[in-house]
Amino acid sequence: MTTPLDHIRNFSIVAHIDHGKSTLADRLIQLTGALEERDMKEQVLDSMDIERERGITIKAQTVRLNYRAKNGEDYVLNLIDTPGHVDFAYEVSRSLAACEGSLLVVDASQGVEAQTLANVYQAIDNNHEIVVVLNKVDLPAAEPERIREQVEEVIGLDASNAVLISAKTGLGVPDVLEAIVHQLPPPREGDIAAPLKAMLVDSWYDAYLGVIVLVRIIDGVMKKGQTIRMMGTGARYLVERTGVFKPARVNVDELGPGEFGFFTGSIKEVADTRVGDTITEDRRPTAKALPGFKPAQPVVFCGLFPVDAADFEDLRAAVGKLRLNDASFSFEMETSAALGFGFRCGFLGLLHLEIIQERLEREFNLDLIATAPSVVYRMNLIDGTTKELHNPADMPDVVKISSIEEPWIRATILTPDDYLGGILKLCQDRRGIQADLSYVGKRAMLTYDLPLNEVVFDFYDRLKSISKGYASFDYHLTIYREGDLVKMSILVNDEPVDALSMLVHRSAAEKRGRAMCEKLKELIPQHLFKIPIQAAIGGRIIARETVSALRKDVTAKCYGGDVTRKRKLLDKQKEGKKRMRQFGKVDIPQEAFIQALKMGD
Ligand SMILES: Nc1nc2c(ncn2[C@@H]2O[C@H](COP(=O)(O)OP(=O)(O)OP(=O)(O)O)[C@@H](O)[C@H]2O)c(=O)[nH]1
Repeated sequence: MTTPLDHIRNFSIVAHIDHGKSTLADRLIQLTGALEERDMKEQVLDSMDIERERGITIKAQTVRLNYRAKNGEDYVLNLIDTPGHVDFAYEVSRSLAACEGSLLVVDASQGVEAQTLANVYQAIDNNHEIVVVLNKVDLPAAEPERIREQVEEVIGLDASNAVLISAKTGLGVPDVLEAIVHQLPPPREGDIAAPLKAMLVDSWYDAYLGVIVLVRIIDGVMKKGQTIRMMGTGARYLVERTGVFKPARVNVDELGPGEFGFFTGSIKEVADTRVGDTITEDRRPTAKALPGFKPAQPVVFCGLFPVDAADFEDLRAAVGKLRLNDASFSFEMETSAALGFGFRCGFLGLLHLEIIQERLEREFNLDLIATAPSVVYRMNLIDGTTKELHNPADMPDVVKISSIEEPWIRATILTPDDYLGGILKLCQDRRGIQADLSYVGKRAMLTYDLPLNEVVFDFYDRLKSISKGYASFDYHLTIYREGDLVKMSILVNDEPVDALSMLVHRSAAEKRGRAMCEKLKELIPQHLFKIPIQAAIGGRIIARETVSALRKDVTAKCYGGDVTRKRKLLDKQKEGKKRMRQFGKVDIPQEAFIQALKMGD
């Protein structure tokens, strides 16, 4: 039996990171009895270990809650979880497009932050009705009345009906359920007799069931035995199972209009399922597909190499496995003279990069070296063609290039006034162009246009340290602009080290080059000869350091007397050598690459 439309509410929770979205979701699940108390792990929606440890939500998920309202009616509430971090803005947008309302959670002790704004504007763009929820009222620092006014002033939402809660203690949470039923609209359309029309919201790989596809049904019914067609790709599949998440997976006979659920059907790869695609019945297709989504594009690339070259095949298997579940992560093989065989990988942003790297190291037990993150540049060549550049090592000969364009972002930063000076300087140093400065209470709200390549290094870390953690940050990509960019190479003993080359703005090249050389000087051990370390643009050297030659024989201090001691010392040196990369005549320890690549400025 499908649920009548007016007894369905589909909603998501939008919030700034740490304002309590997952905690509230847990409470809602608990209150509606979807989970037995003993099964209730903290933050059940964050299913992956890393998510739980870092306290961030990555994969959008959905949970069906059965709720008997105070009016005695039974409702089906579908909670669509959305990630809160900037890198996953795309997942937020597709989840929002599939539902009609949002709970806007704002921490009543902190107020509106950068991601509150970014996420709520997306919800408004999707025509959502919005219930304002002021959370953490149990905290002594909570000022719900002031924050209520702030929401009205800054966002322009009516917050007179705002629900005051503590997701932690449970205070006020039942009122949230009533607000969902009475303030959020049911699905706006849905004809059970019409041909099947469903939106593909998400998909992931499950070891037992294969690819699981999350759908929102618009019209018609989806059930086992149907042959469905993906309208974008044209692929056909037999539906083998339909079900819902409560949050445990439960099979149901059919999914009807307005409902969220999943289906499985011998789909081999997540890549075969395009998020935003329209699913219909092959025999009786719907006349018109839903407006499509644009697929998420990787914006940051870096090389990942195994520290031990023997682990390459393991790395290949691991990236392949991760890709099964994350279509926004891309990779292709790369060889580096310095680092050997590895993969050039594409990510949605820096956090995504960090998460993938950490999963490879932890879940697959791999030791990796990541090269400096790089954005996607556009090379306009003299012959009139344009090339995308994902790897500075592939840069065409400068005489063939007429211009280089780089991606820019629009950043919104909210910060207590005290740190404004430092943040303005940081943005200015990173070639930022100020677009706006206004105030939200005592906090400054800054809008800046910045080149993404200045942000991928350590902008976020620097922002957090300048503001002692108080500034919040959000961004979206805007346009490509021409920039005076040059490729900086690093030479060790006159040989270029490919893994250390990068594109930089001409004005910043010298400073970066000098810092890189100084760092490498500390990291490269002395040899029996002098080692020059240089940074160069084309043939021009812009910075130079020298590692002086080693004079003493390391075994000399053993006085030749104790042979075993001498042997031990030599063995130890051999052991250390294994973790070195030979580069020309120079051995560079792995650690030097890792440290040098970590360095932002
Ligand atoms: N005192 C208090 N702490 C709360 C309350 N709600 C959540 N917290 C705490 O705030 C922190 C962040 O809560 P989460 O629910 O993980 O926040 P989130 O918005 O889901 O964060 P992301 O999933 O990372 O976007 C946790 O340490 C919670 O225990 C509340 O009502 N009162």
